Amino acid sequence: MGSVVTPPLPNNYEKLGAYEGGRQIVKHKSSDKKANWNFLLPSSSSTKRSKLTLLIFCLAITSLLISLHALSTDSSLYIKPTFFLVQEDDAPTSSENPYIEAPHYFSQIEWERFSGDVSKSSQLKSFQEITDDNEKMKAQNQMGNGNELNAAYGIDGGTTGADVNIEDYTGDEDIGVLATSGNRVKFPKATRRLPQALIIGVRKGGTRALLEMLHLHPLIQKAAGEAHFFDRDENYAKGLQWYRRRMPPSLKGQKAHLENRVDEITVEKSPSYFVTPEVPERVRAMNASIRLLLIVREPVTRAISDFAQLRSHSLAAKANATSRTKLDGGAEEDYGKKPIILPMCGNPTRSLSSFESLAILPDGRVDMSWRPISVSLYHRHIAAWLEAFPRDQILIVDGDQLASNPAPVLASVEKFLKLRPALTPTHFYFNATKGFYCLRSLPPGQQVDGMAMLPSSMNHPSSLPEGKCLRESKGRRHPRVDPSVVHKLRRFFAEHNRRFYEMVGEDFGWPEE
Ligand SMILES: Nc1ncnc2c1ncn2[C@@H]1O[C@H](COP(=O)(O)OS(=O)(=O)O)[C@@H](OP(=O)(O)O)[C@H]1O
Repeated sequence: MGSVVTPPLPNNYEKLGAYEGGRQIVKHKSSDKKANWNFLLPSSSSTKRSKLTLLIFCLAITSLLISLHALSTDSSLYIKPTFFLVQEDDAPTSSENPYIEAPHYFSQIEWERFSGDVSKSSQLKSFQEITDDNEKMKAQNQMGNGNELNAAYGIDGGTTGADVNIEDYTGDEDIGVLATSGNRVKFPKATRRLPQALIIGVRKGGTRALLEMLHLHPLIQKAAGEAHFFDRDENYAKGLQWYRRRMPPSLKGQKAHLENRVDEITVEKSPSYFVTPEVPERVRAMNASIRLLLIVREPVTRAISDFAQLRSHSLAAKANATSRTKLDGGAEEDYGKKPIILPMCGNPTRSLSSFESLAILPDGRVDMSWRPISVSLYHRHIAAWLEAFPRDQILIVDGDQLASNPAPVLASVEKFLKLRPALTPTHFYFNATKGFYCLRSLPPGQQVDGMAMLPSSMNHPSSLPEGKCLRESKGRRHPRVDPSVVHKLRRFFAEHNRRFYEMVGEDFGWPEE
């Protein structure tokens, strides 16, 4: 093994700092331009040295040819950045991010975007808070100037690696591995932005599945939880700044693809937006060109699903009152902030436990005021949205199709959001125990425009990365409902559904019997 020889610096460069292993950071004297001065030359004999020089030259030519080939065949890979430096006032609090406390500038890590097999705790060890005051100042200045930030501040000095600008990165190595093996990985600035797309509902339509599946797209960022900004007056009164702070950091103008500059899209979902009359105008006031996603499901099944959730929450609330146990973790939302009790619609004699007795009034009519029924009257709710927004700004997603075959549905969502196609059938697999499709986050290097590039060793599904199913509250067991009541409801909804089809110009083919 030859030892490391660092040649003298050219006159127009000065040394900024040295790293072990022959890696130096230098600065051009007359500009702010910085560079690596990275020489690894064997010192034993000049013959060896010239052979090595020749080898390096050949390698350089080969890699140049490979890069040119990659460019010409458009096979560039890219990675969605998973680290963000966030400003102090945007830094995650410990409750928002259970892994880190962030009083200062921080390389925030979106753990779930890492490719699967590296444990969260081991990643945490590799990326630390910026503690050095000068480094903090540098980050602050860069941020103030709107420059790209170097998220590698938290990564302890590269000893063997190189500077990798993540925007131009075309390798297939996991970012975490890349960074921990001594490279300084640069990330562009990320900021919290108001959503450019909303999933407005419908409750129990498959809103969570839609958001999670969409989030597998490298350019989608999702808000955690449901913000309920537009439908709850107390939140709306807090203003857009409050709402923005609930959004994840996202990248704008990122060079996500070699030719295209594409912004990340932030998506928020709160299913009660669809049925709250004030919401369409409020959304329009924020952004009149926002993209809206409404996921609908066969209305009778949706009503039964709604009932199953209310009943589950009601039982959990009762158990909570007696044993102080926690509520069913699946509660994404109930109707407003009212206490969770099964709605009885003014008639205390009606049984709390049966869907049939709540959906059908004693005189045999369908109870249109019962929330599980009234929410399924889609034409009533869509009217206000169509008044506030042009039809082509609203994509109506078929929730039943999303459940039975997600990939084509997501392809239409990508098109609607003007995203290049990235989600493929390989991202989803049917889990027979769950009875639904679950999600597989492909390692970044295996994602390419329009297709999943899996090494041949990974072609068999069992060797694909492990996936993740939605939690238990998604895909609950429904109560058995008297078939005559189901038929009655289907006949009742037929006319309402037809009105909905007419208004949106699409026929969902829901059964009328
Ligand atoms: N892949 C996958 N996994 C699990 N569940 C799936 C999936 N795709 C669609 N669905 C359906 O989503 C229904 C829950 O809808 P929401 O997420 O909109 O519910 S909520 O309003 O946010 O509570 C949920 O309703 P229930 O089956 O009645 O529980 C599911 O039918």
